[in-house]
Amino acid sequence: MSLTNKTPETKVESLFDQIADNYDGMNSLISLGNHKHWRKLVMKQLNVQPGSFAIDVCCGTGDWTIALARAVGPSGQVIGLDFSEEMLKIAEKKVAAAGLRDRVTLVKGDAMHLPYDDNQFDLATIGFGLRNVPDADQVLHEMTRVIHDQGRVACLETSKPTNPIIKLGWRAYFNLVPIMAKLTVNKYQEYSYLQRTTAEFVSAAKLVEMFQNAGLTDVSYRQFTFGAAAFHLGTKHA
Ligand SMILES: C[S@@+](CC[C@H](N)C(=O)[O-])C[C@H]1O[C@@H](n2cnc3c(N)ncnc32)[C@H](O)[C@@H]1O
Repeated sequence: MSLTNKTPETKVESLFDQIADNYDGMNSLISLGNHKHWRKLVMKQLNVQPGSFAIDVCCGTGDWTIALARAVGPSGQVIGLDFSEEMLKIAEKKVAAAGLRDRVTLVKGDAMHLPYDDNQFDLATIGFGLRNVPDADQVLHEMTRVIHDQGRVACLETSKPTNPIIKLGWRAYFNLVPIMAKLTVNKYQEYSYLQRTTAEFVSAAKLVEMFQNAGLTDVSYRQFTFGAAAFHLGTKHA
């Protein structure tokens, strides 16, 4: 069975347009600064080679796109794709401030239908995006389609702690997220949505199956901060 986010795509797009200005700050607040640490660990594990061609799907304000651009070096290229113009505008500013315009192309597009031919990229990444798309299986198939043989698909996403006590604390904390958003940036509804998609997203074990169903092999994952987030990695063997 396919994992679907029942909120219409146009609603998700306008929601991200509305929160774009506060997104980076809220990310740090909600994850208690942990997302920066997770991103560093992920990049270390990925060991991206200079000269690589990568696509960062659902790139948002560009944190992963920028980290990839640094890793691929001047001989590489990174595409950052997202459907929210406001998120892309912030990404554009951050890419320029980092001096990486020469190796980053930001594209407005739909993760469900990547506008690229088969077998193009060395690496396709998606960070905190998979739980927001209408069909996560389709997006994983699309990411697998556009990487070449031996290419890799990587996903960093919120996950579910398995320890029952940690799970209780995690749920209680996540219930506070919309309230924190109301108090800090006056965006209760938007962060209720993000809290709900986090709670509804699949377990790390189920996401392994979804990677395999998309045609990826050697699928592995590691969890961060007692299972609050998980990093999945798979390889395409054509
Ligand atoms: C939670 S943000 C993650 C942003 C960024 N990857 C990060 O790591 O911070 C999710 C992003 O996915 C984008 N998104 C959601 N559904 C999409 C779709 N179907 N096609 C393209 N982008 C989508 C949203 O616009 C938003 O920028």
